[in-house]
Amino acid sequence: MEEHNSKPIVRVAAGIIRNEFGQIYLTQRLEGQDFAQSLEFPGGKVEADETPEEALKRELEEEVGIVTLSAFPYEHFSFDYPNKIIEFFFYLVEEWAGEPFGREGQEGFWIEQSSLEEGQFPPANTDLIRKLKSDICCR
Ligand SMILES: Nc1nc2c([nH]c(=O)n2[C@H]2C[C@H](O)[C@@H](COP(=O)(O)OP(=O)(O)OP(=O)(O)O)O2)c(=O)[nH]1
Ligand SMILES: [Mg+2]
Repeated sequence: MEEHNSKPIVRVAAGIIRNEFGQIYLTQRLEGQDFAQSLEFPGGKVEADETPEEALKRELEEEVGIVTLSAFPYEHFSFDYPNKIIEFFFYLVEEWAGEPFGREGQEGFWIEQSSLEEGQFPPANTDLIRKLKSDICCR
């Protein structure tokens, strides 16, 4: 694993799954995970042998049971948490097969893009949520 000032650097790929009504599918992190109860964009760690896009597709199938049909890079940034640095790859996913659900027992919700609240997400998501709220997407 890559390190920076002795902190591990973790790569995470996650999907902004958006339907034709401008709603985004979010899940709630489970008890026992870091940031338990926070909302999150479904996704997870990029394995050593994967590209971020491959990880996205694998994670969306594992966590919310959908097959990703298109994914566009939306934001790429690093966030410095006390115990690790996370390099995030967020993708906009507007075409998929199946109906997303909390396949690992987590709650899932469709939330209007304009009603997202930064405070419900882990700290790394703040700027991303602001950008999404200010983006005109759906009429
Ligand atoms: N999926 C996701 N993770 C986020 C977001 N914001 C944020 O800070 N994170 C953090 C939480 C975790 O520390 C890390 C994601 O790792 P994860 O726990 O989902 O990893 P994973 O699905 O591969 O799970 P595991 O196999 O390690 O249990 O990124 C987000 O919007 N989506
Ligand atoms: Mg995950």
